[in-house]
Amino acid sequence: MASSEVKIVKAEADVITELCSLLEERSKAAIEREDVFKVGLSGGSLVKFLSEGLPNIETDWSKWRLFFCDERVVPTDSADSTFGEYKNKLIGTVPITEDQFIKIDPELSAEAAAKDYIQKMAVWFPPDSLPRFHILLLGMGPDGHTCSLFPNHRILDETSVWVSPITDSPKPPPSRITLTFPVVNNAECCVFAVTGAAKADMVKRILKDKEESLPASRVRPSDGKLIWIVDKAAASKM
Ligand SMILES: O=C1O[C@H](COP(=O)(O)O)[C@@H](O)[C@H](O)[C@H]1O
Repeated sequence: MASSEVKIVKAEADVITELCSLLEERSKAAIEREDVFKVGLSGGSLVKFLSEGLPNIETDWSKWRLFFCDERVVPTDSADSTFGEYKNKLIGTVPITEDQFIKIDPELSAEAAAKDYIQKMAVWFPPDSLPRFHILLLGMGPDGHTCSLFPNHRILDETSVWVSPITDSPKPPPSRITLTFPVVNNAECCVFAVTGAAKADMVKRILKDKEESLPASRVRPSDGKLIWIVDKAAASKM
């Protein structure tokens, strides 16, 4: 792994500020270099963090392309749809349009949606190599899952595909697609944004006790940067 950093800040608002200033910095660098900024989004608390923080940054929004680290295979108008949440909460607060999101087809089965998403991703990355995102924005559940990579699930060891279906997610809804570890760990930067006392045990197990088998511990970019931004409540058992 190239380098890693843990930032412990006071409160959720500071996590949002840190996360969004990192996005400002990384988007400028990527756009200058490649004229595009390829971001992987997560759902859950990340939707709130980004919807609150991104309106405060300066960037060339037209160059952003927004992919999904994972997505629930449900209709877009369902409260469980991660894209649906970004559509309701982010579009309109910053000048990005729906066609800048690379979305799953929720009409398909999880298996077909994963295959279809691989094809949609492939358009944006050079051929014959693993996709290399500029940044992946990651959340972590209290059980240590990230993306839709859950503890002890067989897809943790999936290396043959960029995107895997999962139809037995222990967290509802059961039907999802997720990036697999080879793609996650090929990113230029992976950043976790984690808040709240409910995650304190897991933050300790990963960052202090250095338990290696948990999904979030297995995020180790091979040639990139790993950043954890954690508020005091989540870091309270460190
Ligand atoms: O189900 C999911 O959970 C994780 C963690 O969510 P959080 O609300 O605890 O931050 C999220 O990162 C993932 O994208 C989502 O599908």
